Amino acid sequence: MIDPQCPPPHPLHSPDRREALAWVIRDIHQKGWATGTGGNFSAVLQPDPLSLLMAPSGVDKGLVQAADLITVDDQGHVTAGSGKASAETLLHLAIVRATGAGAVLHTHSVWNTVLSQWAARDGQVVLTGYEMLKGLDGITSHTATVTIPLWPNSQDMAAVSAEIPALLTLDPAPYGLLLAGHGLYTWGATLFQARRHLEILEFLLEVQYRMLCLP
Ligand SMILES: CSCCC(=O)C(=O)COP(=O)(O)O
Ligand SMILES: [Zn+2]
Repeated sequence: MIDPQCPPPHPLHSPDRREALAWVIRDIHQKGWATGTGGNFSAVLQPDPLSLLMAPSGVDKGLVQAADLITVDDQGHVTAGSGKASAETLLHLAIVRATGAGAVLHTHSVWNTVLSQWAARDGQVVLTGYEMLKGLDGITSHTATVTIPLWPNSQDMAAVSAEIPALLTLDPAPYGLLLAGHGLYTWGATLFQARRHLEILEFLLEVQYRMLCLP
């Protein structure tokens, strides 16, 4: 029975990492950023040897429950749970290794897809002048300039995961990475932080797109 004086914590704050990650995945799907099985999401289970908790490949991200999550090792092989590991697991591992992130979130929103294709010629998206930038860890002014590097999409994720660490270790360190015509990767020290970065970047990418449409 639930004690009304002491309700259970929201899943995002649950000590059970499976419950927290599954809720985040469903919430992202509900926002329309991971439709049609798009997107993949991970949280670090242990740093050394590295292992990740992830949704299995090809599932409807709006239906993912805690028990559906798989664990993968530092080579991207499934070590527990049923289902296949995402081909993009290698990118998650590369991002965690390069940034020290505790969680990595990858979305296919309309806005990030359009802008990633549009900005492919520049190799980056530059965000500045927005108060919402302050939602990114360490940013204290709307005058900050945040650059999201962009990399060509590929079906060879082993090659991409070998190439992107050079972009992730730039100074200042980026908060996200776009794959052209594909989607956004973002991350954070914790799942809570990664989700905050995702919400801020998705908001800013939509704003940037709408600004481009103004006469
Ligand atoms: C229609 S989604 C195409 C694959 C993809 O880019 C993605 O993010 C989802 O792949 P997964 O295998 O992790 O479900
Ligand atoms: Zn994807």
